[in-house]
Amino acid sequence: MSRTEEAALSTPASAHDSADGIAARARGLTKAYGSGETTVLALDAVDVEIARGRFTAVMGPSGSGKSTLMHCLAGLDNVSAGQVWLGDTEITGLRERELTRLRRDRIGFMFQSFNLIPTLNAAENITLPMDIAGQKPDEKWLDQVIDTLGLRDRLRHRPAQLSGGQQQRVACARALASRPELIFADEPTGNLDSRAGLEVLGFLRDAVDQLGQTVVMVTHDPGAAAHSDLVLFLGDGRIVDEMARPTAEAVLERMKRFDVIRGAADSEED
Ligand SMILES: Nc1ncnc2c1ncn2[C@@H]1O[C@H](COP(=O)(O)OP(=O)(O)OP(=O)(O)O)[C@@H](O)[C@H]1O
Repeated sequence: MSRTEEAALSTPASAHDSADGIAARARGLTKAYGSGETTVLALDAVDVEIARGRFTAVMGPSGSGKSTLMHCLAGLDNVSAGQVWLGDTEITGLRERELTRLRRDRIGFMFQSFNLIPTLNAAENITLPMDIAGQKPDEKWLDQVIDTLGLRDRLRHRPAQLSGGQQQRVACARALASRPELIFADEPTGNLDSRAGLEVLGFLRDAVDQLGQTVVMVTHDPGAAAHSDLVLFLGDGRIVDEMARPTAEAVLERMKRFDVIRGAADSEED
C-alpha cells in the first residue's frame, strides 16, 4: 500500500474536504420523461456538488426526483440537458461502453434489495463484481472492509444463512470492495428492521470516517439522514434546501414543510 493510501485510511473525513474535493458534480442537470403534454420534468436544471470523503443524504417527497438524480449522477440514466462529472471526468456524452467501464471501476452501488447471488457465499458475493471485471482485489483493503463491517466469521455463509442486516452488510462490503470513488445507496435500510438499519448506517458512516469513502444515500427516513454530514432536499425536481450536521428532529421538521406546501396546493385544486 502506498503512503497516500495509508494516509487516506487513517485520515478523518474533514481532511478529505479540500478545495478540489468534489467527487461528483452536475450543472443544469435536467431530466424529462415522456414528450408533449405528458412530459414530466423529473429534474429541473439542478446544480449540485458532492463533497469527497463525505456522507450526503438526499431527501424529498415521493416523486421529487431523488432516484432520478442518483441515476443521472451515477451514469445509469441519460440526461435531457446539462452536464455531469465524476471527479474530473465528464460522463454526459460518454458512450454506453465507456459508461459501463466507468461505473464498474469507479462507482459502488447499494440498493434496497441486496441483490446477492444465493448460490455464492458472502466472500464470493463481495468480490463478484471485481471477478467479473477481471480485477484483483487489494487484499489489505478487503480485509479492512470485512473487519469494519464485522463479516469475518460470516464469509463462508450463503445469503440464506445470513440475517437481513448481515446480507445488507455483505452488499455494503461488495460496494466498497473495489474502493470506488463514490458509493450510491438507494434506500439501503428500506428492507431492514430498525436495529439492522442502524447497523448498516453505522457502517456507511464508518466507511466515510475510517475508510475515507464518499457516500450518497437516498432515503425517506429522517433518522437515517441524521447519520449523514449533509442533507440535500429535493422538491419538484430542484434542490430547494440543504442541512449540514442534521438531526432526525430537524430533518423531520424540514420535511413537514413540504407537507404544508403540498396540502395548500391540494386545497387550491379542490
Ligand atoms: N421511467 C419513467 N418514466 C416516466 N416518468 C418517470 C420515470 N421515472 C421517474 N418518473 C417520474 O419522474 C419523477 C421523479 O421520479 P423519482 O423516481 O426520481 O422520484 P423519487 O423522489 O425518487 O420518488 P420516490 O421517493 O417515490 O422513490 C416522478 O414524477 C416520476 O413519476
